[in-house]
Amino acid sequence: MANAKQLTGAGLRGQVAGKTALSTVGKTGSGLTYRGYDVKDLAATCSFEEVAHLILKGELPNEAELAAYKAKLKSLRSLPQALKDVLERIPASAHPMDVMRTGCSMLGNLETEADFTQQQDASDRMLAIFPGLVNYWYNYSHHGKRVEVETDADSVAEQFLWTLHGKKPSALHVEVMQASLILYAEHEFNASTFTARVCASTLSDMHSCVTGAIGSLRGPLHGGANEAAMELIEKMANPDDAEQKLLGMLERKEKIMGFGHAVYAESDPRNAVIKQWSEKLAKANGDTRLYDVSVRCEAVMWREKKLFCNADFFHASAYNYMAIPTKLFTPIFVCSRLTGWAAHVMEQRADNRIIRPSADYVGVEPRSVKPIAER
Ligand SMILES: CC(=O)SCCNC(=O)CCNC(=O)[C@H](O)C(C)(C)COP(=O)(O)OP(=O)(O)OC[C@H]1O[C@@H](n2cnc3c(N)ncnc32)[C@H](O)[C@@H]1OP(=O)(O)O
Ligand SMILES: O=C([O-])CC(=O)C(=O)O
Repeated sequence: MANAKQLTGAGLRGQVAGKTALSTVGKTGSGLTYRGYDVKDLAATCSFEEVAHLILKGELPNEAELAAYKAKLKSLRSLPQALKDVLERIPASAHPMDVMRTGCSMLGNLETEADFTQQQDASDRMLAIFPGLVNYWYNYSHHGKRVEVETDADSVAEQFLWTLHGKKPSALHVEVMQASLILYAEHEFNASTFTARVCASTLSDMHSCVTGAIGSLRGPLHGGANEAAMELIEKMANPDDAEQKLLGMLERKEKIMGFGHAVYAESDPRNAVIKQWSEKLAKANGDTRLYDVSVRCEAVMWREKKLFCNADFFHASAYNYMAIPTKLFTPIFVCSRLTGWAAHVMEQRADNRIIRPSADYVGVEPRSVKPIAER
């Protein structure tokens, strides 16, 4: 049954706020599609670059197009010295999402999108530079190391892990990252994408749209949930402990991050994919605690509340198994969702009207201003 919030349309839930040809979310018979392709098929078959090409340029590339696109992205990885200088001044205590927000904004100062003919190049540059950007800051601020960002990595997925750990990652880890980046790439009018579109509707520049979107993604109700889920599961010693802790949280009416969704009613199609990868990593690591704990959380939440894991929940254990520090989880989401944001900005620009809804006024009735001495 619909609850009060749903009935009053709070949070614009269920309201159509525009058109898109980029994806469908929760449409009957198809969980999540990007330009007509099921995300599960894309995650099983493609590399992230193929999916980025699909989202940003409209079609999956052929071999020659993919090679050219990957070569272009590889050539765009260097960090301008002025950007490195800024990154080196951000303290280790900063949250990497704030670093990404600042880094994106600084890039917009250095390589301003002069007009909309540059929108594809601006997007490609961000796609290429973001993994190195956040990991340059991370390694410098935490380990005093200026990491080399112009690596031989063959993909965005490999580039992220390589610039984080300073060495070529394993084939399994690259495969998981490819799938993860594909799952996170696009999701219709979610909060961060809508932020980007509102910004685009004023005819603002690409970097401003993406900077705003990063700020929206940061919150724990959206992209930040993967980090919050990790903070939860790492406290759970084993499945029984997990069950006990969860029941206590539900009793206290606490929110369990990584569960529930604003659109999907019964399951998030991305969960099954990342859950499988998490299990594979657990077995490869010879330590299944986080996976086992997560599986019990999933069962308890469904049994008690009919709430299901969203894309974020099993990402927590999967990323942890790849030795990714928890606070870098949401920045990976940025490295991927950039494709969706940029494509939505382009779509908004192609058929634009400024987004400016109305509000129901619930404040005081009109009144007169008293001179300050009489207040
Ligand atoms: C990639 C992504 O961004 S996916 C989303 C990531 N975010 C999270 O995982 C945060 C946890 N989840 C949530 O906060 C919510 O489920 C959201 C933000 C995703 C969706 O919010 P809404 O659409 O407003 O939720 P919805 O209206 O379906 O909630 C219905 C009820 O279930 C409860 N509920 C929803 N999710 C949860 C949860 N994770 N834990 C506990 N209770 C929950 C709500 O409190 C609400 O209860 P109420 O009617 O007593 O107020
Ligand atoms: O669609 C949403 O509200 C949140 C989400 O799952 C996403 O952005 O991937």
